[in-house]
Amino acid sequence: MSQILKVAMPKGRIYKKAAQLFLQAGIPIPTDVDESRKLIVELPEAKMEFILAKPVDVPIYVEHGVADIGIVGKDVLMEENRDVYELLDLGIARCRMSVIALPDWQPGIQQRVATKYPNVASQYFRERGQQVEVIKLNGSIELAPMIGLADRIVDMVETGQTLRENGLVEMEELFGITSRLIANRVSYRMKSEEIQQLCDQLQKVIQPSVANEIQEIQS
Ligand SMILES: Nc1ncnc2c1ncn2[C@@H]1O[C@H](COP(=O)(O)OP(=O)(O)OP(=O)(O)O)[C@@H](O)[C@H]1O
Ligand SMILES: O=P(O)(O)OC[C@H]1O[C@H](OP(=O)(O)OP(=O)(O)O)[C@H](O)[C@@H]1O
Repeated sequence: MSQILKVAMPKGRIYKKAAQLFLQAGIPIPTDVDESRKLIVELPEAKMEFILAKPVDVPIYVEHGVADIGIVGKDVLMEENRDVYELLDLGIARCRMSVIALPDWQPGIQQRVATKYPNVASQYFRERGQQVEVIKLNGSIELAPMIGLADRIVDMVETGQTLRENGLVEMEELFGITSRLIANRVSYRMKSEEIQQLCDQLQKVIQPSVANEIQEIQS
């Protein structure tokens, strides 16, 4: 008999796109959870339970095994470096992580970089031998160079609208971002049938342009 799969779903901008993918895969998850305050959605007929979490917390629930699988942006995975398996590139919520500055930015001696991603940013500048002070912010990162808090920022770019409207320029792309399906290491073995079945269902509806199966899982 198949077991219940617990899925950590990110609230916010990924939710609707992810729910759409599940729907296309034949899993009748509601798409309008934003309108409710319910945090756990049970789907007994699909043998699934959805935990609605803050996006940055999804890998924490999965690492601790209170969720078997989860959906999370590659940006969060890179920053948090949690002990989870990355199973599929879902190809949704596509954007990129970039270094951004005012157009007249010049390399100086004491450089400050503001970001929501201090680990990603520190590693990037360390690898390039650039000494910078990293300042962690939690949102509206583009404000930092505009008001003199930082010289540059490391942040996400999707359409480029935020940069254009605030007179900033993208200097270098660090990596591309899409949402990923992740799994708890123990669940991956104990619920292998259920997880494999879900992966198969999702793979059928993922845009074919996405190089999907991630081949990093070691036995
Ligand atoms: N502009 C964007 N375009 C596409 N995807 C984005 C964009 N910004 C973020 N994302 C992706 O969506 C994920 C969740 O972003 P979202 O803004 O919903 O959560 P958040 O940053 O934790 O916000 P909040 O703190 O308001 O909950 C990010 O981790 C990233 O993978
Ligand atoms: O290229 P664009 O399409 O303009 O998208 C990029 C913006 O989207 C994200 O911000 P978010 O909407 O999450 O708001 P935040 O400032 O609260 O992080 C990101 O941090 C950029 O500011």
